[in-house]
Amino acid sequence: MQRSKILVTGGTGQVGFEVARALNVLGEVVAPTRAELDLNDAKAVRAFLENETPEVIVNPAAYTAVDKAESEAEANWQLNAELPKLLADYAAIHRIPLVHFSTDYVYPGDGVTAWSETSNTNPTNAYGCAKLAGDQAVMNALDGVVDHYILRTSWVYSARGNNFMKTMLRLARDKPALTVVDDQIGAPTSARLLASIVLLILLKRPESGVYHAVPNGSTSWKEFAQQIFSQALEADEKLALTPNDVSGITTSNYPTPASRPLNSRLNVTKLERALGIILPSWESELALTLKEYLEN
Ligand SMILES: NC(=O)C1=CN([C@@H]2O[C@H](COP(=O)(O)OP(=O)(O)OC[C@H]3O[C@@H](n4cnc5c(N)ncnc54)[C@H](OP(=O)(O)O)[C@@H]3O)[C@@H](O)[C@H]2O)C=CC1
Ligand SMILES: Cc1cn([C@H]2C[C@H](O)[C@@H](COP(=O)(O)OP(=O)(O)O[C@H]3O[C@@H](C)C(=O)[C@@H](O)[C@H]3O)O2)c(=O)[nH]c1=O
Ligand SMILES: [Mg+2]
Repeated sequence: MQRSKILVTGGTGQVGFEVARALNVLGEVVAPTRAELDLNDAKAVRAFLENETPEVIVNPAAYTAVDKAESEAEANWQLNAELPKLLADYAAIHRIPLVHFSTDYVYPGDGVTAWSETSNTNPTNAYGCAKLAGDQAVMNALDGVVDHYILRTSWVYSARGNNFMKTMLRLARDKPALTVVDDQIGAPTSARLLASIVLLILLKRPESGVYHAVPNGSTSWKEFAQQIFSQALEADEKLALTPNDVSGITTSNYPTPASRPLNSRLNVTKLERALGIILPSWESELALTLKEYLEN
């Protein structure tokens, strides 16, 4: 395979950082920072594309502040709905593949069975609504035209950026006890796993469409916090609490501007079959990311 020029948006984000470094084996990665390219500026994005002429686009950039998205309607819509449409339109004209990222928050969150890629969507918050519009724009522009992959993931964390793992460790350094929501169920997903998945997809080029991209297993935010603390303590981290000091609360007792789905379980059979792999457990991925974070 020839080396191609790959545009990675949001290269300073959790997923963008890992994707940019993983895709270096496939070609020249171009990953502009916010200072180099404001993704809110559609004209600037079009000019950048015409100038750089990428041969592959990967789009992990997004507006990910779920609560702020309720009031910051314009920025949420621009990044999560308009930008994917603009990139997909470019990909259609130039017949280049596009990998886009989406979220568990496009699903309504009721019931207890895992969502499949064909489940009905029905987002419960502004972030989820805009992300769904982005997914639909990508499908509308690229279905039957060129390879495109919409990776729906959940609860992303990494050694860098803002995420639940780092927040919990920060709180645990001086708080003797914590309360964490225990009625939202999903799969914590490491950014490094997503980077491996993107690499495999670009190499294997399975059928285009929506794929769930999360590790195996599921948990609550409370149990995720407890697992973070038990693994950190095992690695000799000094914490002011133990996993037993984390108590569960319901979502209704943790009021936030955006409503969040209770059931975020995503079935991963489609991705595993398409790539011929068995995805790792969320606990084993946490161990790898935690090690990287604690060593730095
Ligand atoms: N985080 C999560 O828990 C989940 C994320 N996802 C999806 O996965 C994908 C990756 O998420 P994640 O890596 O966590 O996101 P981050 O919030 O870590 O990164 C977002 C990236 O987008 C960039 N960006 C945002 N607005 C602009 C702008 N106006 N101009 C230029 N750059 C901009 C940010 O730049 P800067 O660093 O300058 O802010 C950053 O590089 C997204 O599509 C998200 O919707 C899905 C499920 C869960
Ligand atoms: C900090 C904290 C959070 N929580 C709860 C709030 C929330 O329900 C849950 C997770 O908090 P966060 O702020 O990380 O949640 P949030 O930023 O909404 O996470 C979501 O981000 C977007 C981008 C996605 O696409 C989703 O998959 C999901 O990862 O934990 C507690 O119960 N106690 C705490 O001390
Ligand atoms: Mg968040």
